[in-house]
Amino acid sequence: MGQPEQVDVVVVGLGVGGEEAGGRLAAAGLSVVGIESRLVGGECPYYGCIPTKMMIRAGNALVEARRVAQLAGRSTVTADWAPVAKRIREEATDTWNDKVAVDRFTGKGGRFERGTAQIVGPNRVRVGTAEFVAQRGIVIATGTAPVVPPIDGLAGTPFWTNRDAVEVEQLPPSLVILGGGAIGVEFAQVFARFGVQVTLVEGADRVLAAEEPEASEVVATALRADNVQIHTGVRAERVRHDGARFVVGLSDGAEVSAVKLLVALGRRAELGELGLDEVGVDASGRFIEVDDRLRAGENVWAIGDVTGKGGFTHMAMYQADIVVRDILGQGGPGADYRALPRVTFTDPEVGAVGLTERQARERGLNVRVGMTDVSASSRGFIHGPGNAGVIKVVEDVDRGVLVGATSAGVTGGEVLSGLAVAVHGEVPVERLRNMIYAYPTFHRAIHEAVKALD
Ligand SMILES: Cc1cc2nc3c(=O)[nH]c(=O)nc-3n(C[C@H](O)[C@H](O)[C@H](O)COP(=O)(O)OP(=O)(O)OC[C@H]3O[C@@H](n4cnc5c(N)ncnc54)[C@H](O)[C@@H]3O)c2cc1C
Ligand SMILES: NC(=O)c1ccc[n+]([C@@H]2O[C@H](COP(=O)([O-])OP(=O)(O)OC[C@H]3O[C@@H](n4cnc5c(N)ncnc54)[C@H](O)[C@@H]3O)[C@@H](O)[C@H]2O)c1
Repeated sequence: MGQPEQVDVVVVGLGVGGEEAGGRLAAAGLSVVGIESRLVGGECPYYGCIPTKMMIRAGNALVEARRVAQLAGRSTVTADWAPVAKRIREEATDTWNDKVAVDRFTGKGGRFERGTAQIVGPNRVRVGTAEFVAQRGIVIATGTAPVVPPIDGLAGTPFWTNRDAVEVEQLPPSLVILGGGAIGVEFAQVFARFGVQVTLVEGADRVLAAEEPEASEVVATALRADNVQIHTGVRAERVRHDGARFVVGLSDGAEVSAVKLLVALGRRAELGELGLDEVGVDASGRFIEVDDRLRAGENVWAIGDVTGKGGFTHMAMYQADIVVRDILGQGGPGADYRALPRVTFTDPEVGAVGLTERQARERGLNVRVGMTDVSASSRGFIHGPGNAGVIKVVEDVDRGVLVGATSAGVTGGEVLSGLAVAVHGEVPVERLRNMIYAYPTFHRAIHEAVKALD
C-alpha cells in the first residue's frame, strides 16, 4: 500500500444519494473520490424504482385495455412479459451495466473507485490497495439490502429478492410473496396482471400496514380483483423447497405453495464491516444516527436509506442537497421530515404525506379527520372502472393545519402534491376550505375531504 492520497471528500456508496452529493461536490470544484462496490446509481435505477415502475406501467396498460369492454367497445388483450423484460434490460439498466452512470460522475470531475470501502480512521478510507485522507470529510451513502430473516428452512433455498424479481425474463406460473409492504404489493399486482398466481403473506393485519387503514383497504380490494390471494395476520414460519416448488408454513398452521418465492420483508443497512467505530459514528440502532445537517460524527455525514428516515429516492436526494450545502458552507435550512411524501404505485396508487391519523393521535395531538370517497366524486363517476380511492386529511385542531394526508386513487401520487404543499407549508385549514379546486379533477376531492373535517 502506497502513501495515502489527500483529497477533499470521500463518498462511500454511489447510489442515489452518494452520486448526487459526490457529483455536485465535484462539480463545485472539490476533489471527490466516489467508491461503489456494485453499480453506480444504486438500487433505484437497477433493482428498484425505475424497473418496477416500468413493470407497473405495463401491468396497468393491460388492465386499461381490458376496461375498453366497459367503456368503448371490444378489446382482445394478450399479456406478454417479453417487452417488459426487454425494456428493463435495454432501456432502464443497460443489462445492469453502469458505464453511463460512471461517466456521468467522472464527467462532473469526480474520481471513481470500484470496490468495497472501509473507514480505517478519522478522515481515512481504504478501498482495495488505495487509501485516501478526506480532508473535509466522509459521506456515507451505503443504502440498504433486503432483509432475509432467519425463517426456518429459508436459507439455502433459491428464493428471490427484489433484485431477482426485476431481472426475471420468464414469468413463473405461481409466486408466493412474503411481506405486504410497498415492495410486496407492487410486485404482487404486476405479476398477477401478467397471469401469475400470486399469494401474498403479511404478518400485520393488513397490507401497507404503515399507511392509513382506508388506503390498505383500497389496495387489498384491488389486489383481490387482480386474483391475488391475500393472507394477513399470519407470519411465514417455515420454508421448504423440493427442487420444483416452495411450500411456506404459516403461523396459523396453513401452508401456501408456489414455484417461486419472493422475500419482501423490509430492508436493512449493512454497516458491520464499514469501520464506523473508527470515527465514533452511532449505529447502535438499525441505522446511522444523524443530526439535522446529516452529520453522523466529526467530519462524517450520512445520507439516504442508511439514515432510516425513510427509504425513498427523494429522501436520499433531499438529504444529499443538505450535505452538499453543509460541506460547501452555503447554509440554508436543515432537514425537516414533517412533510415526507411517499407513493406506493399500485393501481389505485397510494400517496401519503406526514402523519397518519394514528401517528397524530399517538403524539397527543388534538386530531380531526376528514375523508371522502374518490369514486363518488364527479371525476370518479366519469372515470368509471378503476375509480376506487379515498382522500383522508388529518388536522391538528389546536393549530388549524393539516399534519398528514392520504390520497389513494387514480393518479393518487399526483393528487398528493397539493396535500404535500398544505402539510409542508402549514396552510391553514380555513384557507384550504375556501380556495377554488378545478372541476372535474381528481384533486377536487381534496375539498370534500377538507369540508368533512369534524
Ligand atoms: C423494489 C424497490 C422499489 C422501490 N421503489 C421506489 C420508488 O418508487 N420511489 C422511491 O422513492 N424509492 C423507491 N425505492 C427505494 C429507493 O430505491 C431507495 O430509497 C434509494 O435507492 C436509496 O438510495 P441510497 O443512495 O440511500 O442507497 P442505494 O441506492 O441502495 O445505494 C447505496 C450504494 O452503496 C453501495 N455500497 C454499500 N456499501 C458499500 C461499501 N462499503 N463500499 C462501496 N459501496 C458500497 C451499494 O452497492 C449501493 O450501490 C424502491 C426500492 C426497492 C427495493
Ligand atoms: N413506491 C415506493 O416508494 C417504494 C416501493 C418499494 C420499496 N420502497 C422502499 O423500500 C422499503 C422496503 O419495502 P418492503 O416492502 O420490503 O418492506 P416493509 O418494511 O415496508 O414491509 C415488509 C412487511 O413484511 C411484514 N413481515 C415481516 N416479517 C414477516 C413474516 N415473517 N411473515 C409475513 N410478513 C412479515 C411486515 O409486517 C411488513 O409489513 C419501503 O419501506 C420503502 O422505503 C419504496
